[in-house]
Amino acid sequence: MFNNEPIINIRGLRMNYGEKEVLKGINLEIYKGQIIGYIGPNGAGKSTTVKIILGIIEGYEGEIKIFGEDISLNRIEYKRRIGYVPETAEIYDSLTGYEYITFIGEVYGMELEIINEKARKLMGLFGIEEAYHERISSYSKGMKQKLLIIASLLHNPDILFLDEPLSGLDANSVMIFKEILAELASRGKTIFYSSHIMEIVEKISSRIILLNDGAVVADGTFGELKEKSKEGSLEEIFNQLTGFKEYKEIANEFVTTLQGV
Ligand SMILES: Nc1ncnc2c1ncn2[C@@H]1O[C@H](COP(=O)(O)OP(=O)(O)OP(=O)(O)O)[C@@H](O)[C@H]1O
Repeated sequence: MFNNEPIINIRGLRMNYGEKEVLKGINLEIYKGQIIGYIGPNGAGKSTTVKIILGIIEGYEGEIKIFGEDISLNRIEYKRRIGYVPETAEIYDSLTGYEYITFIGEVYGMELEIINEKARKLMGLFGIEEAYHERISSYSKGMKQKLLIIASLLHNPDILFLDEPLSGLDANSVMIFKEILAELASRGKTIFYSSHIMEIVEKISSRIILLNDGAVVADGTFGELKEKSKEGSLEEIFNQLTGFKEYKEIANEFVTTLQGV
């Protein structure tokens, strides 16, 4: 339905930190309306990829086009059409929800009145409206997460990057948020979803990209991955493709070490 030009096109992406090669030549074409489950072991290079796309990290090799334009040429405009939910936002603790939201909204060039109206309504829908003028330091973990989600979506971005977005959300809020993602995708928004919770990635993603040690080792729908690997769940596929089989031995040795045997 939406599949014509890729909305994100990554060619030969490489990134080194000193001697260490963190991304080893990534090629990806991502299309409008896709919900990408971007998964991989700790240290695989997921955050590095996302931060390069967002323009937070520089010094990469290769080409990245977003909305058809090379991001190294078009530094600011494309960012207005992107939303980002970072993994943590402790730095904003001293602001109130209102101050944080209006700050972000204004960065995206929105009018104060519209920011306020939308933010109040969205906070109401998430059940945290009464905390709008409270300091973020007084928010619970889930309330902070809801505020981050609202701030990332307020300017109605075309691409949304989410890093473990459900952390701290209660079961009811998770259901609402999953539905919001499906609704956004059906309206042509593209979602890049990084998480370690395989059950959820399996359910919400229209396409799963598995990164291992800086390279893409699987890319397809959950059905396609399942077919190829002959495994039942995404967790099992993940374990198989990232070469991890010793979990029982490691757990056993861990507990044995605790007991000083
Ligand atoms: N600023 C940095 N300086 C040096 N090395 C870094 C830096 N940032 C990340 N790395 C290294 O790059 C590799 C990839 O890290 P990255 O944060 O992209 O992994 P990730 O897949 O997001 O992991 P996680 O699932 O744990 O969040 C890791 O080996 C990490 O140590």
